[in-house]
Amino acid sequence: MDNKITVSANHVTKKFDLAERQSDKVKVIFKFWGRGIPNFWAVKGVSFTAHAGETIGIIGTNGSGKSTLLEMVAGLSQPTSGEMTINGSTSIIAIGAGMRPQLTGRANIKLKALMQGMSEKEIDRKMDSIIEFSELGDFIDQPVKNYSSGMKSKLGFAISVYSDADIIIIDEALSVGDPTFTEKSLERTRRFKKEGKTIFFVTHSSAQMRKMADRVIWMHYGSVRMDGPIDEVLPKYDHFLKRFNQFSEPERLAYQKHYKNAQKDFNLNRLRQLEYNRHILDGDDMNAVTDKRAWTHSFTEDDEKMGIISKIFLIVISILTLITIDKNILNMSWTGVLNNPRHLITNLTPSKLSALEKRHSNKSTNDIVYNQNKYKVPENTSLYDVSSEFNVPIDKLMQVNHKSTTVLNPGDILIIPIEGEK
Ligand SMILES: Nc1ncnc2c1ncn2[C@@H]1O[C@H](COP(=O)(O)OP(=O)(O)OP(=O)(O)O)[C@@H](O)[C@H]1O
Repeated sequence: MDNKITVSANHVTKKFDLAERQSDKVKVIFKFWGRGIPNFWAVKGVSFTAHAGETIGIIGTNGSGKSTLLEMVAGLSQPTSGEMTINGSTSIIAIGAGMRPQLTGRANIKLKALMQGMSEKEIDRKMDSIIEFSELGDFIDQPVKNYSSGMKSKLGFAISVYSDADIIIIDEALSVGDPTFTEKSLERTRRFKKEGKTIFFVTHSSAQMRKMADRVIWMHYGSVRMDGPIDEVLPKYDHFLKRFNQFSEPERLAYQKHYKNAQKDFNLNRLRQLEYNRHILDGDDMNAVTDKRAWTHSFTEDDEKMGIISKIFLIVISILTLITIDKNILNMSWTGVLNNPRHLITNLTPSKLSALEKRHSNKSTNDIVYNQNKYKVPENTSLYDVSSEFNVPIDKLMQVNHKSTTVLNPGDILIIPIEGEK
């Protein structure tokens, strides 16, 4: 192992928004309205460094954040806060990662190799060796959607073997193959290590972990519980698993609930305080932190680092885009938009859009003859809601009710034109 640092993670976090409804997802984009939507911190301030020639095993129970962390190492997703510095090219092997199910194995090899920066010529030169390594034979010309998970893993591994990346991430890809292929892949991985590549290795098999890793990071509900030599960490983890597996079902559920709730309640101020206390306990002089701005920045969400001017600019552009869509696609009037801005978002829910689209594509308003029905407007209902509910075009509703806006008052009586005989 040489001393070159290939990956450096500094207080890295990853937050997921648990928005369920489409309108909530849009709100999340605009922080001001999205505040009530629950968050889940899958990674809660992870720091480590990895060196060239090092094989690091990542262990932890299901949902502890291993894949989320490694996706950030691979550059497939960005941290919410903190810094992930990658020194070199990366290749991730996870079952089906980055593969297009509709394409054949051969086309996927080409696609992934191109994405990893190989030239067409290089791919043509390596294609036969990759196929041979994958052991997929004639299946290489079948769509990947027809592959078993073991076959997908073989294909992913074969592509990575020839990609020559500096940092290789193997996320449970060797748990599903047959033993001979697994042994061949482990052997190849050991060779990568000798060549000075950094390898991150996730497996639930302690035997594989012992064979491969020199160091282990134990992830526990989003945090690093231990990081050290395999002989120190693995026995502690095995002990934990033994205890955990002896829990009764209610005990296990209560344990998981406790930690999952902590992941929901987590926030960056708390992380900053924890890190501050840890430094003080370590005897560090925090007054000596010269770059206080950088320290604060590492506990600030990336999108909050954006200046206020940029934020206002982004919001104005987004609102103008929504207004343009509403005016042009949904034929809302300016007064309609200004009187009820809520519709900027709620009108764009898929059900409303598809109802409108269907109506636009099927018939022109003038082809239909209507009977009339009366309808008492409940609370929080707009003309758009009535339009969707009764499947009557907005402009027809406006026309028969002599309305110039989409805003309705609760208790109003509306005339609903119901499609009738011609
Ligand atoms: N897009 C997402 N939205 C919301 N929550 C997510 C999302 N992706 C992952 N999570 C949650 O983050 C947590 C960590 O997931 P992750 O897949 O990283 O765990 P893991 O340790 O790799 O688990 P496993 O061993 O089962 O593969 C889980 O609780 C998961 O439900």
